[in-house]
Amino acid sequence: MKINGKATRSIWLEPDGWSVGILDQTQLPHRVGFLRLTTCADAAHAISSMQTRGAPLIGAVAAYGVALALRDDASDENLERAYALLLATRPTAINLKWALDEMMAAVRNRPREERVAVAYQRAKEICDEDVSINEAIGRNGLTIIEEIAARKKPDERVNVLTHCNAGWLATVDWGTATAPIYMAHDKGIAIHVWVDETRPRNQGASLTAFELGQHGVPHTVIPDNTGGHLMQHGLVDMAIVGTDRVTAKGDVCNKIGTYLKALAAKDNNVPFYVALPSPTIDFTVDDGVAEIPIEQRSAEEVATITGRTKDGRTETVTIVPEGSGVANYGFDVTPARLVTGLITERGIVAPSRDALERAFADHASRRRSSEAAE
Ligand SMILES: CSC[C@@H](O)[C@@H](O)C(=O)COP(=O)(O)O
Repeated sequence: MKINGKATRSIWLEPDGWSVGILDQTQLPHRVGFLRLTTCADAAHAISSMQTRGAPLIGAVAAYGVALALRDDASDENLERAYALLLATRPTAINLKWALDEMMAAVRNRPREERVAVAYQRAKEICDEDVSINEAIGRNGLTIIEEIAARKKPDERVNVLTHCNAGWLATVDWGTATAPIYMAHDKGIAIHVWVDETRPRNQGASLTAFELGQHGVPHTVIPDNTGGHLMQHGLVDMAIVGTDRVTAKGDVCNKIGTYLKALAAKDNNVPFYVALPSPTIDFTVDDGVAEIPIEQRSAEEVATITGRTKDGRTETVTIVPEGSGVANYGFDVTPARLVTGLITERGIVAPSRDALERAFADHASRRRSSEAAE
């Protein structure tokens, strides 16, 4: 998608042909900053510090992290070390493990002298596949928006609520939840997005609002606790969120607060859709609430807030009394029963074991047999 009118992906190979460029998302929306990753440790740090983030994108960065590690040392020992270092960066999004397993499968049985080239090739494919998957998600999700638009009066717009950032900044391009929105907007459908600010890190307010604004999509940032009120007043036609992991029976893990929006949507008969690429499905996990590891991040993210001062400086201030306890759960799980449909690259899939198995039988058997081999 575009930044200041220039087509940009969230990750790229630098002109030197080996180092990896990413946007420094901790500087958005006030500054468009770039980072050059030259080692596996750089990639791991970028993921754990959330300079780069979003389930598909951390998988892509980790894939290049393996390539960078092998460039330094293509031994089995270093490959294992890189895998372990990158896997430990963040626990919840399964795309990270998926991408690392893909890299392992690609290079493990290759001679050392071939490993670097093979790793760069597979990392590039993972990025390109992400883009084409998201385009397909966009096309499939667009049909839902078109159906809603067809029921609207000529002066009415389609109101979509989203949480966190499942936009192009969270993927290589297009985004998952945002792909149908961008396509609807590009087609001339009057669409407006309610953007949950998404405390504590404000991915909605700082990233989703930024990218929608850059693409000219009308949007309004709302405090996280506003969605229920909007739904009660008929101001939300549908919700679309992304996800970090979908279980075999269709439970959806996503940014903390997603569950509350799904509950409010159910109570108000607002369709609640989840957009995801197939690498986000974890067929080895069944009950999302019981089984998905939920990342807990630092208290500081909750106790402070960072923003731009009137004179253009970035400043972080404390908003919690000294001595108060703080909890920072990064994600929650929305049970399948609250989800209207899963927007995937293979169509709209019901959030159920049968439907997921039918749509992704190839993935299901592959994931289970690789898990059994471990
Ligand atoms: C297409 S991105 C899907 C999810 O990764 C996204 O909704 C989300 O929760 C991101 O969380 P983050 O903690 O910013 O990495």
